[in-house]
Amino acid sequence: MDPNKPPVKKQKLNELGFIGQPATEESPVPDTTPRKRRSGTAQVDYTEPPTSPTSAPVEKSTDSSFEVSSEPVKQAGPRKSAPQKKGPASSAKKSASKRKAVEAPSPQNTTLEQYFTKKVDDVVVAVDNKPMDYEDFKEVKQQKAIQAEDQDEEIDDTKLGKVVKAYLLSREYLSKPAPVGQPEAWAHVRQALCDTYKAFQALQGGTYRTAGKACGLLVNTMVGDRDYFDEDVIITTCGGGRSKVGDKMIQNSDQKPDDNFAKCWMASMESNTAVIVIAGKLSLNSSPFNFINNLLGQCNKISPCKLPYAFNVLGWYQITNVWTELRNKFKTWCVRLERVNLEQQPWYMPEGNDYKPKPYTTISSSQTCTDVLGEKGCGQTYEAIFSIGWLCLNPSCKRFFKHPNYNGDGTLTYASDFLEKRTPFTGEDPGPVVPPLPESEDLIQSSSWGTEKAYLKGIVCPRCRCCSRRLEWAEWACENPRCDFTYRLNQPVIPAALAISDTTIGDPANLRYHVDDQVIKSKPMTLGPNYIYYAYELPFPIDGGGYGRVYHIKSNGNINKAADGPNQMFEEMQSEDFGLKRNPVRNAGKDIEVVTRHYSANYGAPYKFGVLQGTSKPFSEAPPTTLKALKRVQWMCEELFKKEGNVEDHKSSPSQLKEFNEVLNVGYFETCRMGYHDDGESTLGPTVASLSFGASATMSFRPKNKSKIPGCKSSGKSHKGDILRIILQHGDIMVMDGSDVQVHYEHKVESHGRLRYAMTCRHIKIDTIEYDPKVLKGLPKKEARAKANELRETAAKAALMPEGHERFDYDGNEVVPEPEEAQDSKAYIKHCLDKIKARVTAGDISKETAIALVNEFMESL
Ligand SMILES: O=C(O)CCC(=O)C(=O)O
Repeated sequence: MDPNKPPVKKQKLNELGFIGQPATEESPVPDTTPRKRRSGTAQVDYTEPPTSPTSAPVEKSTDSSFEVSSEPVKQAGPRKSAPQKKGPASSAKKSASKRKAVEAPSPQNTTLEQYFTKKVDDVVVAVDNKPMDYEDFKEVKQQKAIQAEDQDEEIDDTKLGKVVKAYLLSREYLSKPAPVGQPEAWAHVRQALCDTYKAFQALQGGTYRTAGKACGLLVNTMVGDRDYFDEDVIITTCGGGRSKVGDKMIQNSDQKPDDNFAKCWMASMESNTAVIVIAGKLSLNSSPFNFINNLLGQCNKISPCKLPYAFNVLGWYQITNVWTELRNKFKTWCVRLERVNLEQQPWYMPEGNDYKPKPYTTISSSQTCTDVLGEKGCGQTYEAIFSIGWLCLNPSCKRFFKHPNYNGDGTLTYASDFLEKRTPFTGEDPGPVVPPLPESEDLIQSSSWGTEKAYLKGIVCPRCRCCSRRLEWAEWACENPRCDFTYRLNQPVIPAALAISDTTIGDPANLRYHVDDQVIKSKPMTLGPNYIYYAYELPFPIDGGGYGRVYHIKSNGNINKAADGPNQMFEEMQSEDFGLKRNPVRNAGKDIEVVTRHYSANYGAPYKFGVLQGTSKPFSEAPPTTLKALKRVQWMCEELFKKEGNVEDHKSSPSQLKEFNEVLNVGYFETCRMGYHDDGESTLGPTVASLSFGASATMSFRPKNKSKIPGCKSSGKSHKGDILRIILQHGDIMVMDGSDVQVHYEHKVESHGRLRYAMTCRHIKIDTIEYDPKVLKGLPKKEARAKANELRETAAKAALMPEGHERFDYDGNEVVPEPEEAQDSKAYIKHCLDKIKARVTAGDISKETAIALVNEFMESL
């Protein structure tokens, strides 16, 4: 826990008291305390709360297009302001990569070519590290480009040549005027945008559609030749039918009349549904190749002004037209959008222009397709949308897109009437462009815990307007590297009994207890005075062999209730600061970065050193529950292996159960999960064991595709089905024993309630830990070896138990009166059966499914 930070006061709630509990003096106070500003970033004063309307000009740097702008943005209209609390800075820390600036190489003693090549290499490294300063890079690029132009050099297709070409191509974009204002919301990372905007949750593609309607549009860097974008109107394609050809997205197949994208746009138009529109520009955070390719692409050159960020929210638009035209000779669905609020000047109005709302117009240019020169017309009526004159837009009509002055080649422009028409918006008010921050009061009013799916959403930072994901368990932290805003809700401590009974059985299709015929399940066996367990022996390939087991050690009310037991630990850990975080799972540090759907924090010896570099903490900094869990799991596995022997022994290996020296704490909000993975890193011992808290979860095991497990065929294209699914309940321990389990199987965990934790213990073979090769790149061998030794020494120290750890020792001897336990289990069984019954009554599942569920549930007890 951060000693500088007072623990966030949490209200202890009893089961009934929680519901509708009124706010007390201690209750909801969001922490809007700015984090300490770091040196080396632009000195912008974030302490002034935003006050004036959105479009007011803000001071800009000379070339904002290449910078991560940090100006505080003025707000659109009055917003419900969250109560402010002055206090010490939050414990939330930005990742080291956020603080890294790019060191410029000196041009002295190098040729321009060498200097520039080095610069490109730096870009490659720097882009991965989220660079902040591109001034030098721009300068050199410019010099090189001028040189290339002056000497009429042929620009080759090397990396250097590409960058130069990119620069030349992007000059058109760079010469655009700056916008008069700043977006009300923006993002560096696409996932942050998707997490924040319900109406735009598409991690890929330009159109987001749900429930048969288009809800959001990203006008990205790859724009079509006939796309249009001014301060009120956007025209683009509906999506689909395009592929990347060279640097451009080109329509290269006919879209069908009943194209799904077009249907969604049509449905939104017919229902007057407003859509959120975002404009993307090339991103400095993208991979080096994307960076260059984006430059080589069109840099959103149709935008009326330079766009300040990778993703810029433009606001709400209505759909006025959906039609088919010929693009690149292919039938292409297109859409015209118009800003909903035409009264307000848009922030992306080019600087120096006066915004005057255009008058609403009625269309008089429509014509009906009639027979012409013996060619049969379709009788449909369409607006005249091209300057060339009226064209039939019915793709199945013989006269489709035919005009005496147009042969399908050459440019075709939209008619000025079509571009300038303005339409009153008659749909439902889509609400503010910036979704309001959730507030602690809302938690009380809705009896929420703050761990519901809704709280996994991102927020728009009220200081700098950066869309920020809920990356940290305890709070939101602005993802703008130059902003220190954090926001925390006053969440209640949820008693274990409530979290357990909150458990939902889940989707019967994939969350059921299941044991394949090839898995050998033991009868229930006892462990210590209080536990029972089951052993599941997994099948392995006949030729390669292998041996491994999964043990499920079941807790019960007696164990859970005992002093220092799972109930107490569960409640304690809600107030402990574990530093749980969602870490990148794909494209770390890039604008297409995606983070895990669960939160984790590592203690003891560092695990997954390459991935979670620098994020692991020593046991001396671990919260008490982590150490309690470690002792409990260690005791459990020792007892288990006394009875069973561990599987490496079965293979007559001399290895014994190794002391666990690492704990991965994992937190699950509602709908959180850990996808299929193995724990098969070479630095790991053969036994992995986890302790569960709170809501129940299904843990599923499936053979890896490459593994020839007898009786297991690939289901579908790429994956085999689950061979074993166990339901982990509060206090249960799961043990995977044998390295072959990790070689041939992968596992996943899906939580079924609003709040769950797991603590997974492993043995890290410290003498095998290596640095990520990237870190040691370029170092002389001796230095690299010294660094690796240093790393292992640090790891060994991190794995040392802190002084006084003995107080957390566990011996499995809890004593609690019998009748209570019986009552507890009865209540739990009744609760689960009631849930199944409720699902039948609600028509969610059939009676047959319910019977199957009940049988499986009873078997899982
Ligand atoms: O959440 C759990 O129960 C286990 C998590 C897990 O699979 C892991 O840490 O590898």
